[in-house]
Amino acid sequence: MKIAIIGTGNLGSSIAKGLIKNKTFTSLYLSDKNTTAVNSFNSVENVTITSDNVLAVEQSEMVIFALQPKHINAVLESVASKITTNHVVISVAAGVDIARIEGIIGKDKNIIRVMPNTAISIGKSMTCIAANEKAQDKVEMAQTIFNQLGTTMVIPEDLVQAATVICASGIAFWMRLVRATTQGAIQLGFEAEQAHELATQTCFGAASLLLESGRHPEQEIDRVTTPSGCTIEGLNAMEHQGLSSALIQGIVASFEKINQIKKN
Ligand SMILES: NC(=O)C1=CN([C@@H]2O[C@H](COP(=O)(O)OP(=O)(O)OC[C@H]3O[C@@H](n4cnc5c(N)ncnc54)[C@H](O)[C@@H]3O)[C@@H](O)[C@H]2O)C=CC1
Ligand SMILES: O=C(O)[C@@H]1CCC=N1
Repeated sequence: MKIAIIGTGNLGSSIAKGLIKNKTFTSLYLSDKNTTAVNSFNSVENVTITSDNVLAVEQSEMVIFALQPKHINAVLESVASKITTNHVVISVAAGVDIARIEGIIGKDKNIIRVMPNTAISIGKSMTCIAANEKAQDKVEMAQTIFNQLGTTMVIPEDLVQAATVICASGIAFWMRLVRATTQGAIQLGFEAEQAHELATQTCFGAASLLLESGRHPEQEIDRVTTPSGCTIEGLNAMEHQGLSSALIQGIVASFEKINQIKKN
């Protein structure tokens, strides 16, 4: 598949890294007005770095728009005449719905909203996918590509905003939890590097337990909490401080913000 990415900042360059790692393309055009983040891919076979968005569209079958919501309209307008009914247009822009994209390039185009996260650079993204009517038969193709870069879930478009918060912003939420655990470990006497490794590996172990056992988190918690032990003491102290409540409120605040972005 001939792929182009327009906008190679944090997310676009992460997608590029994942595609290159998996050799998931026959040709890859990386287009940005500032190509700094991807210049190092210049020597990779079949990869072209450019600032010419039109060329990138013309040379590809699938075009991934990884632009900020405030830039996507202008860029789509500038390449709209080059987008054919054979192209698969993918947008990862948070808060930008399919109707807005159809309004610029036309309802007769294949448009897929994809919401990955930055773990796509290491093939571990949780990626949600929703397509317009025209692109229903292209969803499997999108899934095939993004399954090589992690795990995918096809969802109705009205859940994409929620998926953005849980999966895309979610990376930052989990990082903050790991960071806080590290700070706790340092306070208990570990060197910073050791504390970081302990927190990260334990987080990895917890996620792996859930994925591999299929059990509910509370079942795993029950297996750790010795009666009158230190785990339940810690858990209850965290809950008295509102741990679960803080997380849920943060998720809802993030969701409200993304719905504001959608209106702008
Ligand atoms: N960073 C993340 O973890 C995630 C971001 N998103 C969404 O992905 C989109 C991109 O986010 P980031 O990569 O974080 O932003 P970013 O600001 O790092 O990257 C955007 C890129 O677009 C480029 N750009 C701007 N105008 C352009 C033009 N006319 N032609 C070509 N390139 C142009 C910029 O130079 C920049 O490199 C946003 O809509 C964001 O909501 C979605 C999921 C996760
Ligand atoms: O913070 C943001 O608005 C974007 C969308 C999800 C991740 N980054």
